[in-house]
Amino acid sequence: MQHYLDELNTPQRDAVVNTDGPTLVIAGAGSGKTRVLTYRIAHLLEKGVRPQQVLALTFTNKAAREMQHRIAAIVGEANARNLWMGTFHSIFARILRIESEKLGYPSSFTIYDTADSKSLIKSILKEMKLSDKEYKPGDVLGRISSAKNDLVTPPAYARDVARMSADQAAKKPLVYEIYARYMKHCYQAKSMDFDDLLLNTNILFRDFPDVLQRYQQRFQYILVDEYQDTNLSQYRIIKKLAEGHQNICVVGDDAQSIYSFRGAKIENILNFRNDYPGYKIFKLEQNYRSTQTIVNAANSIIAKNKGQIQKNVFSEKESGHPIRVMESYSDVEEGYRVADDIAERRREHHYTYQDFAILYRTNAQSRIFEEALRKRGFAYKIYGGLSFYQRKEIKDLIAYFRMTVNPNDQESLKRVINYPARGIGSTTMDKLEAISAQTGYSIWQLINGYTPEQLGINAGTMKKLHGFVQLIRGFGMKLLDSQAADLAREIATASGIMADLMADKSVEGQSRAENVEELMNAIREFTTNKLESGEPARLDVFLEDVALLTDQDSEKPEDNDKVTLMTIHSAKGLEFKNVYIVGVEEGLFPSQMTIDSEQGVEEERRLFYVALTRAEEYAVMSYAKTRYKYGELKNSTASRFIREVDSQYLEVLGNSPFTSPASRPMGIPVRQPERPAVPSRFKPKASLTQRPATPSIQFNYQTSGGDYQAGMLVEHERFGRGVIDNIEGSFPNTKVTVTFEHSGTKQLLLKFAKLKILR
Ligand SMILES: Nc1ncnc2c1ncn2[C@@H]1O[C@H](COP(=O)(O)OP(=O)(O)OP(=O)(O)O)[C@@H](O)[C@H]1O
Ligand SMILES: [Mg+2]
Repeated sequence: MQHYLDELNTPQRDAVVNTDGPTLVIAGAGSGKTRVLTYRIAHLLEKGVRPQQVLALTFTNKAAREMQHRIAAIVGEANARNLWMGTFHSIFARILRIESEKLGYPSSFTIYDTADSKSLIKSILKEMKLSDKEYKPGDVLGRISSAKNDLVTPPAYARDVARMSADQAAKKPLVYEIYARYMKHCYQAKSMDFDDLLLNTNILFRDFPDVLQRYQQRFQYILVDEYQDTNLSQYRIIKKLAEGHQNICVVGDDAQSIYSFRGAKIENILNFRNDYPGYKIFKLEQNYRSTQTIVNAANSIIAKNKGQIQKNVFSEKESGHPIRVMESYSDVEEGYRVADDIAERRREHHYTYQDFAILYRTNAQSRIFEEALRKRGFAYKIYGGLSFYQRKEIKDLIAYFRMTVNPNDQESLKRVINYPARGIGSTTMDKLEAISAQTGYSIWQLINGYTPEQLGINAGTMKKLHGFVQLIRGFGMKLLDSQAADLAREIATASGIMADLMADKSVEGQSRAENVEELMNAIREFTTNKLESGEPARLDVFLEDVALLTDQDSEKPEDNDKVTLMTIHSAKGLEFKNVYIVGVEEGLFPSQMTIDSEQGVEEERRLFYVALTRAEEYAVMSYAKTRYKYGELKNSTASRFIREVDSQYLEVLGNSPFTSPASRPMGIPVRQPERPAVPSRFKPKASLTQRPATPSIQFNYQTSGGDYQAGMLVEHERFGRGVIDNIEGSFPNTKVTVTFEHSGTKQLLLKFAKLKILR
């Protein structure tokens, strides 16, 4: 086997082997920053650092999983397993669950998602008799979130002149009061929102120096990917943890800083040198991802930004296909043309679906592409937007799960106390909510600890409330001893949700029931996975995974060979052979809201740079001349960003049947398409080469371990084919280590793994 250090170029290797002291790796897209981070961790482990001592923070859970696979392939599964690796939110949620009591929380606290937060803000508005027209919940939540990410607590908010006058100017002088109540309600409900996970970690480390010290000592090495997009809250946590040993390595690219609207501070990366005067810096210049054309084109546009660190980026790959500029008559046509182009590239270059990504500025743009891909029968997956876990029926069932874990979770209680209907009306709930707000007790505590007279509720209603309490208690008692899949199924049935969905025979009703079945499948899958790897398979562990999903995390592991549809923001760090950047129009990209400020446009330009640098071989910039916006058909024009790319790298297609060459943007010569133009919607459906189906053979599963031997080729239901590296332990606890072709090395419990012996 090739030594892992040989898979790096010289500057990359330097950045990997110099493991101690503050380290900054700053480099352009595709130059191997993430690879350096990954190999550096592997190198630390090879040098004898224990995995528990390494803290690695990534932008998504998926990125963490991929790193883990790679590291496991180098140092072995067992060694890689106990790394503290994940997103800021998931790592610090884990620490908060351990330390929660210090902050007055139980370790079973709920993590609120955006919908929960908005619903809580709505009840606070009601409580304060404010209108949600004036105080739009989304907007208020944005202000609260930004305060939290800047580490501004409610009392500090009231003293913060800039914030208060901004609220005043926006005619929202009471935001600080809503914020204070919001915090109080979350505390009562034993819940934290996403921003609280970071804010509370800061509070924990500030108020409990002994706790901080413990983690400072535990994490001897700290590594952060995508450092340019950290906010103040994240920055402070890292700074505190690294204070003693200063073994901190951050990698990033200031040209890819795209989250300022969420409080990210580009200064964090720029100030690294001041924070850690003894730092070492490594610059990586060779891009291994993209063709020369793509790298040069991306360089030519990002050079238009004034504020940036000078960097060289070059590629030694082939010069490659020019970047296509695709003009469509309408947004609908744009959808079909992109789908056609995908079909053509699949046919001519034998790409598979997963080699394609369609990237857009806003989630709303996805619908048109979905439709076009669906009509062609192309497999696709969408990230973000209204995801599976935001559907009503799924949220309802999850609310039961959440109450099972934490019955004080008020947003969940309000959601399902009368669903399915139990005769608990809104008058009762309003009453209980008001008392809860006054007394500081959660509704759950009120029902449990007070008489109907004290609450002003009649005996009949109280009985119904108690019925609900009994139901949830019954689930709660089973939590610790049941597997997630079994308990979830029981909850779906005993709560009455299943029956309610089955009773609805409409198409929508059917599809809701199917979604719930799909959730059950996901939980079954989770349970099997956990059992196989010998980890707890409880429902609360499943909930934690769901609560921490980011927009970029695929929800279903079997989502492999599909065209990816996502916003450019979520595409950060990823790569695809073919990339379509769509809706590249003035007012959409750059977005209308940013056009008036130079800073705003510079951030959009960085976003464009991120989009273009996702492509390995082929990139398309597409725009439509008309588009529906807010229900009205509007004319649109090509984005300035198309003009800003050095035209020598472009190929402008003139095959829209509806547009004349005279309307071509920026006078770039029009190349003729390779095939005669036919309006896409009139084309016959392409005959796609189907891959031959693998013949299905029946195998006997062996579980005793006796029939397996190291070196055997085996097949696993989900991980695919692999070779057995090692077998240890005796029946029934036999463990096998298998290196899979596409899923990395895994250690599995033989009795659950159901490995087919192929050879
Ligand atoms: N020395 C190398 N040899 C071969 N391939 C490499 C090398 N370094 C990086 N790569 C490959 O180049 C691609 C880009 O690397 P990576 O994702 O680590 O870059 P990055 O700097 O993190 O990019 P981004 O800025 O987009 O996050 C990956 O496919 C990676 O495997
Ligand atoms: Mg990266």
